[in-house]
Amino acid sequence: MSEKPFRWRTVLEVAVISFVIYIVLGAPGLKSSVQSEPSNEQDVPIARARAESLVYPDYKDLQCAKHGVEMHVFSAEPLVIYIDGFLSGEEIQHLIDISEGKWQKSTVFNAGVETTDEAVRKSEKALIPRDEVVQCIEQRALSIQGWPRDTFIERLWTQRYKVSGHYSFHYDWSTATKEAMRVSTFMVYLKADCEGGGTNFPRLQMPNDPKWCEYLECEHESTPDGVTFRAMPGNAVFWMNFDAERRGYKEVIHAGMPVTKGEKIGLNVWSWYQKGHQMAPS
Ligand SMILES: O=C(O)CCC(=O)C(=O)O
Ligand SMILES: [Fe+2]
Repeated sequence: MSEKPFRWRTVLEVAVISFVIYIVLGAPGLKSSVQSEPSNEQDVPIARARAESLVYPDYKDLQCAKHGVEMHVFSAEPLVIYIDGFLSGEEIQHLIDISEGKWQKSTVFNAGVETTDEAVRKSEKALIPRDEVVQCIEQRALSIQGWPRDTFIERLWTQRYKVSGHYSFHYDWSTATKEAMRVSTFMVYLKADCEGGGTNFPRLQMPNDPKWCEYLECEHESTPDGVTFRAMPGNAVFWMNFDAERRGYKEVIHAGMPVTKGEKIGLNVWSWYQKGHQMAPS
């Protein structure tokens, strides 16, 4: 009886077939060591209107002068920070100038539908073009927050209130999902040639130190509950909208108090978390 000769080809064939099966099964055992970062790998499809509203300053060409601010932590949880000097006088004037001719009635969202309702929000808003000054402001807002992952700036809007203009109590957040949420707000003041027009947070507590009276309305009898930040040109109130479990903070309910005389102009800088989103090249 003759023995079958040892065939190297068969060994090779078995090895190749095994390797193919291994790959088809998703390379078990290999995954954890070579898994890529969870985000920024693929563009996650999102609504077109949302995608168009999200921006990220173009760092390659952007030359922003260094800009110092003075920060005062108002509350650690939720994080609320008062920022003195968020904008320079020239930036303020520029933002007001480029809003000209763009003012339109402010809107609110009612069950997902955009409408106007002056009982809730009476003001005008302007979508401002993203020139270099504006992009440097976007960049400043990201830099203050430490450039968080997958976080973009929503296109900036200025907002103008005339006498009786106001924005009644609301949250800037709506429901968060695992993929998307309005993480934070900078409420920036550009012009405050007015009476009234502060931003009231009825669930925040008046701090003890009278130093805060530089920024807050401290005349207790005449002011509403909580704290009211005075509209002061160039300054901003920054707050986070969600806790670590993605629950919107109830404490950050706020209102733009009625302007009783003159005119107030503000700027909304909202940051939006959009997991895995990539900006279309501009
Ligand atoms: O104008 C203000 O003081 C507040 C405005 C505001 O809350 C908003 O635009 O979301
Ligand atoms: Fe708001």
